Amino acid sequence: MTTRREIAAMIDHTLLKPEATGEQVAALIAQGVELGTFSVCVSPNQLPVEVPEGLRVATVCGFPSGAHATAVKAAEAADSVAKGADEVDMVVNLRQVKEHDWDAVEADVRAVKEAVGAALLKVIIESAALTDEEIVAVCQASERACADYVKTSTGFHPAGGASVHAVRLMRETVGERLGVKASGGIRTAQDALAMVEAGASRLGVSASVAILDGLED
Ligand SMILES: O=C[C@H](O)COP(=O)(O)O
Repeated sequence: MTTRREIAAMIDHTLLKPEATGEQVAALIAQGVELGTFSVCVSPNQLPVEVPEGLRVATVCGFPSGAHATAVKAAEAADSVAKGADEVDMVVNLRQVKEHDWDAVEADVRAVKEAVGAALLKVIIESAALTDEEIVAVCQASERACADYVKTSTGFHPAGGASVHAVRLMRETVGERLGVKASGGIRTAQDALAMVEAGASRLGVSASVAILDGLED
């Protein structure tokens, strides 16, 4: 039985709408504290943010397309860490993934890993746009590049967000060596529990209130 508190402690409470204001981010932080989420996840243009002790700050990089030059991603990630980000969620280069250029995928991730230093790096693979073989190979390339997590989705891709199938496959691929973050389209307690059951160790959600309202301690 997974409790409300346990799910809350797995949540990156997320606001990545480009039009989000500083006031909305401040409200997100207050809500994250109240709900007991692991972190808040905001766009790089919101950094730095003031958070109370215990609430971590996550941001995104090369978001949402991943189609940025590696040097641009690395510079963006380093800037975010300098502005207080504890965790960086980068989008993989989907051209390289679709061309099955796994050495290039690895190099892109490795450059950002080096840029974030001691901060934690999650690699968004946009699983809904990939075949199973591509999901496995991009997870393996991310592991070779020393990423800390693989993550399903940006939540902005027309192909869709997280699925139980993708999360299970990602967990099977990385074992317990890396974390698995499910994100994109997780709206209810049932959705969240299904992702955890499939192997997710972190949840990226904007619907944290609705999800946690559906759970009991
Ligand atoms: O990384 C997190 C996603 O952008 C959140 O997506 P969501 O709004 O579908 O929960």
